[in-house]
Amino acid sequence: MRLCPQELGDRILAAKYADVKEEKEVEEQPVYLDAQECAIPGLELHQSFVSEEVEQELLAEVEDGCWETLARRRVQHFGYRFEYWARNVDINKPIRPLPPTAQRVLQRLEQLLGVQFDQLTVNEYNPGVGLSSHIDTHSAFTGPIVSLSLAGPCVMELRRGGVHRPLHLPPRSLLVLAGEARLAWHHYIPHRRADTIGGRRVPRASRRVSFTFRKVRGYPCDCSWPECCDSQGGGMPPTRMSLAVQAGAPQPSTAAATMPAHTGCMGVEPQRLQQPSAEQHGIEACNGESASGSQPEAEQQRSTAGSSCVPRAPEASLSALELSGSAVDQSDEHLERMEARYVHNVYDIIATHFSATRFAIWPKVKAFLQSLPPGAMLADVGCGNGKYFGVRPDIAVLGSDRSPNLAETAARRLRPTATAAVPGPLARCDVGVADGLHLPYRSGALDAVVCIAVLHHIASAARRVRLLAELARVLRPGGRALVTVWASQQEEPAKLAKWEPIPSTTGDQEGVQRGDYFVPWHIPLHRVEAAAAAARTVAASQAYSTDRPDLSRGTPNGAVQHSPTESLNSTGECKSVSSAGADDAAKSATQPGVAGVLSTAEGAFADGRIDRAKGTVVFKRYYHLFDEHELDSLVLQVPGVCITDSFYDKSNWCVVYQKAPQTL
Ligand SMILES: O=C(O)CCC(=O)C(=O)O
Ligand SMILES: [Fe+2]
Ligand SMILES: [Zn+2]
Repeated sequence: MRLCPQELGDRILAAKYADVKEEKEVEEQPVYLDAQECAIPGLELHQSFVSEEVEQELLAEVEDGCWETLARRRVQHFGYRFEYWARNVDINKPIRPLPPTAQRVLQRLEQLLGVQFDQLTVNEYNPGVGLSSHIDTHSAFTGPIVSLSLAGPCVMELRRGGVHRPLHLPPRSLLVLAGEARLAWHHYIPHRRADTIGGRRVPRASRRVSFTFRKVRGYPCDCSWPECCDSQGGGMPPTRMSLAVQAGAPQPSTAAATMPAHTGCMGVEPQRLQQPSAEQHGIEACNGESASGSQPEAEQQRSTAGSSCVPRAPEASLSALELSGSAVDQSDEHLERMEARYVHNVYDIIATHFSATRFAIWPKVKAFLQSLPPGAMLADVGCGNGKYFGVRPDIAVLGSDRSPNLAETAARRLRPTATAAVPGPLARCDVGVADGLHLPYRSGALDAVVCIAVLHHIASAARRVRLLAELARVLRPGGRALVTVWASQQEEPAKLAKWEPIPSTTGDQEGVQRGDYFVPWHIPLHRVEAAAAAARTVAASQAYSTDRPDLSRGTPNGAVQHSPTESLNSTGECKSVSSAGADDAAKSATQPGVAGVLSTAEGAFADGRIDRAKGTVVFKRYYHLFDEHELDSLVLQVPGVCITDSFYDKSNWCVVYQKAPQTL
């Protein structure tokens, strides 16, 4: 189904009205003052958990920290960063430790709950600002989640299957969500300026600051609520839920949020795609999602008042940015992490299996290669397994890939084998590991570049333009580049329906899908590297097994002992998993409750999910699907090039552009 921007907007509006109605109904619910009255297993409220003195210390400790500004509220993370677009943390990337007073609170929490929390999110809500209804991603955190309310009060609703239980959270109280309350009930803070408590209208006079303590998990969840559990195929898609939205205009419905966006608006001026620099905003480096571009003026000032760190794109350009692609108002560091986790890491793990499925020589690429003169110098950027290296034995090819394991699969083609000990036609090839945004080649050195199915893994429009510009940099004047990307117009729409849309997390477009997807890659469990990957996934639990008796109980017989970093060697093959060991590992991966085999969580890769129905380990890959003209519009933003061909072929948009011949 192809929708024009107007139709898309109408659907979102319709969804918003539905939500407003729902909010009014909800407002009439009586507010509970006592958690026990809510009668939700696992829900506790501890009044006056900290003294006023500690409250002030905690607030002072974070006041001048580096806040990130979300759509309507500010946040800070400690221990591990919570990535809103993924609704998850990266357990391999610990960040700054918790501040000292918060560390003291940790000790009290350990006494109370027997849990060593290691992640803290500080949320600041101004009056009128709330929190979208959500369940914290199961695979992200283990055990209970606790939230300490400071400064102002709020009402938090616990919601499950149409049942709403609003609970008053006074300042200095500690909310504990454990068991069913944590795993099966949504929590939600209505976007209101006043709450009706005990029949009395109580204005939210001041901001509320919450300290939410969680313990990161790093292995799949196997709880009893599969419908709410992302590890078991349930739960909400990433980014759907947690960001605050405008008061009275909550986020669009799932239907709207998962609709493909065909904006048809690609005439974005080049300078608009530049990230506003920190200097322009007078701020220190700070990753943040830009505030909504469409908040009423007064609202905006309120929601960002006192903010020490407010990255914001200029209003006019924000909408252009939003329309131009995805995630463009997020800093590069954030985008790089996303690419690292959902592209580079995944391809490193799936390299051998992926490579085995990539052999078809695509006629359009072949035709481009055949158009090159003998002796031409070609860069194959994102060469994967190097399947195009042999097409023209009479040209020189510089292959590169960002994934070392994929680059290794290409390098293997170049090594003399037992049957062909003499270097053959591929002797003119060279392979290395390189980032397409920083190619290790001299400017103007090459006659041609191919960049096949790579650009759609780059996580923002601005970065995509940078990649295209980098390809142009290495071309000689008159040299040509062929770039292909996946199209949102897939020839098999059924495929697209199986991919997981990633809605926007920013601004007034929040929840709207703009061509970003997680596309699964399944590795059959019987494959050696699947076993290794599964072992890594499951076995990350080992290091966290103190609160997972069910996982640590069943030590697998004859399990392979190796560290996660050893589980895949640089060739993408399983180094320390012998085939017998691999069987064990595969078996352990398919047996719920059986521990994996690693001794440390270092390097553990938690993103692989076991799909028992398919008998696979499934990994998510980030893709941006391109609309018609979108690729061309990006190329047009690269100075000094012109488009010589542009076409659609087999679910891909393709462009050939040429570096302007030298003028004297
Ligand atoms: O502000 C709170 O108390 C809850 C915050 C929360 O639920 C979250 O960050 O996931
Ligand atoms: Fe939450
Ligand atoms: Zn779960």
